[in-house]
Amino acid sequence: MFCVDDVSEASLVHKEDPYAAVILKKCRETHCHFCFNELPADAISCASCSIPLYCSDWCQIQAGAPKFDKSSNSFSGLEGLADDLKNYMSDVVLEGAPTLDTGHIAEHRHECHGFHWPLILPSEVVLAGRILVKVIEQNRRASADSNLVGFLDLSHNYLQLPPESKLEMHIYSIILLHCLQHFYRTELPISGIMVSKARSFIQKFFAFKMKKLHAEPLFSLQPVILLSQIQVNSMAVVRMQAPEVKGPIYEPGNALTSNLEHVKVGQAVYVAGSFFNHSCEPNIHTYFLSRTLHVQATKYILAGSELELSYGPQVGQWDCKDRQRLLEDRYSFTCQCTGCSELNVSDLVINAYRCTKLNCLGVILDRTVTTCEKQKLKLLIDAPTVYSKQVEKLKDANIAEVACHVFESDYKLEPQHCLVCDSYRDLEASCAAISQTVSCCKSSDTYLPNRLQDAIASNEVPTNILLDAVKCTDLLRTIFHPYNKRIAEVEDNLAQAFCLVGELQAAIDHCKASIQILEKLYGVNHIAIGNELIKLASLQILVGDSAASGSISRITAILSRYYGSHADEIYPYLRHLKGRQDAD
Ligand SMILES: C[S@@+](CC[C@H](N)C(=O)[O-])C[C@H]1O[C@@H](n2cnc3c(N)ncnc32)[C@H](O)[C@@H]1O
Repeated sequence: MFCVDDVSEASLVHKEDPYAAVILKKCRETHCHFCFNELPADAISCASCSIPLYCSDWCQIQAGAPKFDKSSNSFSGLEGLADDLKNYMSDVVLEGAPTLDTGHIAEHRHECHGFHWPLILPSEVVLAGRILVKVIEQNRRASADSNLVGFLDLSHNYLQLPPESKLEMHIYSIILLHCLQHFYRTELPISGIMVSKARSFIQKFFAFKMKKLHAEPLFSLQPVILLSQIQVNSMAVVRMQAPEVKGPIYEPGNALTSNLEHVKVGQAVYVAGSFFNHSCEPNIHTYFLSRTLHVQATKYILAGSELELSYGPQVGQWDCKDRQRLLEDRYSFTCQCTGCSELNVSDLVINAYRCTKLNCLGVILDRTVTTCEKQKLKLLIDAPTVYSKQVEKLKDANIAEVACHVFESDYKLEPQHCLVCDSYRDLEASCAAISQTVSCCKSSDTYLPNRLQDAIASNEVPTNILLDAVKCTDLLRTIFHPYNKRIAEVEDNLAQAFCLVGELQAAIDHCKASIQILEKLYGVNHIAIGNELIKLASLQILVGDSAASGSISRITAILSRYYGSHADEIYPYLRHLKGRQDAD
């Protein structure tokens, strides 16, 4: 996906409803099966089979579980709605109605009166069923002279999949076809040939003990390809889960210091959304309102540039090798984004060790990180013009501060040696010291960071655990590089712990220490920084620190870059913070 014109930062570049979507198993009792919003106390179920739950009549009807009385040709329970909406619903529900060509095909109808599909089958299989049904229904309604709708033209990773996954997909395809027989026997016949091919695939699978099936040709079973298309292209529909704000945030006990979490509620396929490639340094960001995908530019993007979102991992979150492993395992591709092919400060420092020389900020890397970063250097050296541009960029980015050797003429990048002054660090001894440090404790055998987290979760932090954690952090600082992510994590935990014991100034200091590291890893305007600033602003409000106002302004700017005008809706905290800022 490339942009035709320049795109300004914080603008909405794409909005789309799913081609098909399904609620996740764990949310079946708590979220609407159509829009994925939380269910109200008076949730309604399908009037026919009582299985799916909906938040409103509208969602019930959209999903294909209408309260519709054919004898009277009318809806019941929709008295409050405008006539045009009722008419629209009739059109959607009545077979052959003209508005059906809007693309809306009820997704529950073929599942109704059967088993509880989203409970029993994996989400991808339910999605595959809904997509197959949609294509079939669209073709049933297409007039004789119009073109029939084809299956989705999306990329897939079937050939790269391990034999175990292929086998699973074949088995699920057969199950799915059987499940759909009741409604679509003609369009989805299960022929003898198909079954015998499936059987032979399974026999070969066991005969070769899973070794030789990589080259196995595909047999013509559309659902198998569809399942691998879903694996590569479907998106998790997520909701921000923020701990409840119990009272005024400027009262002790209501500080917003816990982490915000993204909770997956559904899985969906967006046809246009599927054409965005991944980057570990994305320039667009996705969020969901109900089940509608929103794509927002987080940077100024020049005409002709690619719009890239993150499929999960990002620079600042994990180092390059961990990001690449996840993308390879989950999506079967080797990432070629700028984050994975060009040197960046974050990947050098995120897991780095401290130089043994006093006041040297140089990084010391282990062998695995060194290998990955050398790969990037090789790519650059093979392209000299790119390399010289990169060197300039790296100097601008102050990479010299932590690793000036990487762009010296001999491209020196040695594990266990400082990339600024070449001092040596014995990493085996360092790792042993870290293990000893984090497990050291007088009263318990439990790993110290886990004990601190457990204490925070139970809202009670004993003094001995807090003191141990402070000592542990000081020791870690002597071993890890000052920008290492683990330091940021322990500082963040300490901020939460000090807040719980009422030592708010100490909490602020640790919160700031964590943010300073995260800014090095993600960049100052990343959403991860916005989330941390919420904690800081909340603490600053509690102690009456006037710096809170500046923090809230930064939060507002970052959140509007990522969520535009929907920031207030997605972040309920923001209203409380802005309200407090206005009051000051
Ligand atoms: C959701 S699709 C994206 C659209 C796809 N490029 C297309 O033309 O249909 C995901 C697939 O695109 C490719 N892809 C996306 N991002 C990539 C990246 N950063 N590096 C390499 N391949 C990528 C991979 O083949 C991946 O399986």
